Amino acid sequence: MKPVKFLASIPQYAYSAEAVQKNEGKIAEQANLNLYQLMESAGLAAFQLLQSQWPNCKTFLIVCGKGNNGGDGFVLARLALENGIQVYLHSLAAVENYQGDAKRACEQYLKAGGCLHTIDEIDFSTVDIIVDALLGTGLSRTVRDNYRDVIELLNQLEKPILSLDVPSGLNANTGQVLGCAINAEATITFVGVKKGLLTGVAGDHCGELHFSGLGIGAAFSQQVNSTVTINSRDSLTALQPRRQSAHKGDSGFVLVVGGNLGMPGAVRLSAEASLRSGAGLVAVACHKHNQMIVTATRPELMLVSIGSKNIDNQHKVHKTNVVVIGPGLGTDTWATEQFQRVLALNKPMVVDADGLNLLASNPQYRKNWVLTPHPGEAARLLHCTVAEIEQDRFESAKAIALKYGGVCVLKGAGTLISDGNNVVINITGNSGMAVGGMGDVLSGIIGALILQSTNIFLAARYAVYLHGRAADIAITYGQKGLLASDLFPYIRQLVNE
Ligand SMILES: NC(=O)C1=CN([C@@H]2O[C@H](COP(=O)(O)OP(=O)(O)OC[C@H]3O[C@@H](n4cnc5c(N)ncnc54)[C@H](O)[C@@H]3O)[C@@H](O)[C@H]2O)[C@H](O)CC1
Ligand SMILES: [K+]
Repeated sequence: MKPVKFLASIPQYAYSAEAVQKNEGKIAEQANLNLYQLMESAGLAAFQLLQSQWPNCKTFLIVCGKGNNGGDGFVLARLALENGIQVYLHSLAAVENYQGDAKRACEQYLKAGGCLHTIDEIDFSTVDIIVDALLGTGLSRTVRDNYRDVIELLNQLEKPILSLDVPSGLNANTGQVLGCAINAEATITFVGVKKGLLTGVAGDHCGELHFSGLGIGAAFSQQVNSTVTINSRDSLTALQPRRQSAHKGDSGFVLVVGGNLGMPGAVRLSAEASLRSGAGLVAVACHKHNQMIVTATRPELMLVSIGSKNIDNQHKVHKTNVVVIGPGLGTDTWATEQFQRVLALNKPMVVDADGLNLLASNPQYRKNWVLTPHPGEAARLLHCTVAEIEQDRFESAKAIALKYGGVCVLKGAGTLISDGNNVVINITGNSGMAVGGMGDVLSGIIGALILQSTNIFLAARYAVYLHGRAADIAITYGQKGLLASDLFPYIRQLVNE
């Protein structure tokens, strides 16, 4: 699943389709614009994008649905005709069935000399680019029949597709595919970025995401509240700097608990990630058979045993500021014992991997923890299926935070960070991260950033941003073969920015 990549600047908020549809008219009116003028601006913005990104395309195939998304398509078609472009226009509605703004756009296109084409009249070999103006925010049910046939036809033509507002067939609120959806090379969305375009499988359908406010974007984002924020470097407050006079204890102490028998690697990765992210001291509590492996490969790590009677050991555990539990923890008796002991410490925590599986079978509610499930672990936490989690990732992330407290980081393309009310969408990262150890590294980064942030929600947001950004820098030579530990040098670079 490709995460979505913006080409231009990243807007601060994302919106539901309803919020855009409900408010765009009112905001337009304040600017002395009506909805038809917005539609004209949408068609123009899309045409200008085509001219800038695909300047050599001389034959467009524009496919229009029966609503205002189709109306955007008719405006674009007219502008293309007026600029000497060869236009095929296939409409899924008869001209007489168009209404309102879409009807007007259709009439303007026909008046400019345009005509409608049946599928058989189109010479696909001459088509340079396809414009998907079938369905936008009005999608309300599974795509069937002629819409499905056309979407499947367009997808198999092996031609670049530009989707207007939303790749047709994609639910603009959840990013889920309703039956089938266009696989676009790029999508240009209007007025407000729809939140469903930024998470889950949406990235596979949107391609590169462009945004045009149609001249009312700034007013829209100022006046229309959203509880969905798009994570970006400038939307993050700075991490607390390390004081010049600091000594190792000042920069915070992270304890990473995991590394059960036969699983030394995960806890090792998590612990080093904490060091690389600015923790002053990091200790590991792992199975005794793994202690040598962990410290031999990273001597800067300390070893502790939770529950040991040794005074020095107890002192170290007591001094811990944040605990990360889960990497390579397992779910056997030893693991359960470590989990119970960590809960008893009552410190800010990051619960990952098997820590989440133990939590799912022994639910607790805390305010001072960050849970970091992937969709499978999220399904166990909510006792549902993965499909149900992915059905609406926003609601799933909120539900976990509401049920267990604290912050939920729901991983996947377009990782979501929620405190039960607000949701932050992360858009850094790439599919090269779908390899073992990446989650362990993230858990360690979060642990270290909790030490450097004013609250755990900010720490989680920043850590997810930084983790993905480090991976984006690390794939200079391509996504294949990316290792979790490849991120370390870039984590260090970014955490000092
Ligand atoms: N003038 C404006 O309001 C502007 C709107 N913009 C564009 O308009 C669309 C939203 O238009 P709307 O008419 O509400 O719906 P759609 O065109 O997205 O859908 C058309 C129509 O299709 C029917 N429908 C729903 N689901 C299905 C389905 N699965 N299969 C077949 N048909 C379906 C339903 O009746 C819909 O009404 C927005 O996305 C923008 O592209 C402009 O951008 C700004 C001005
Ligand atoms: K569309």
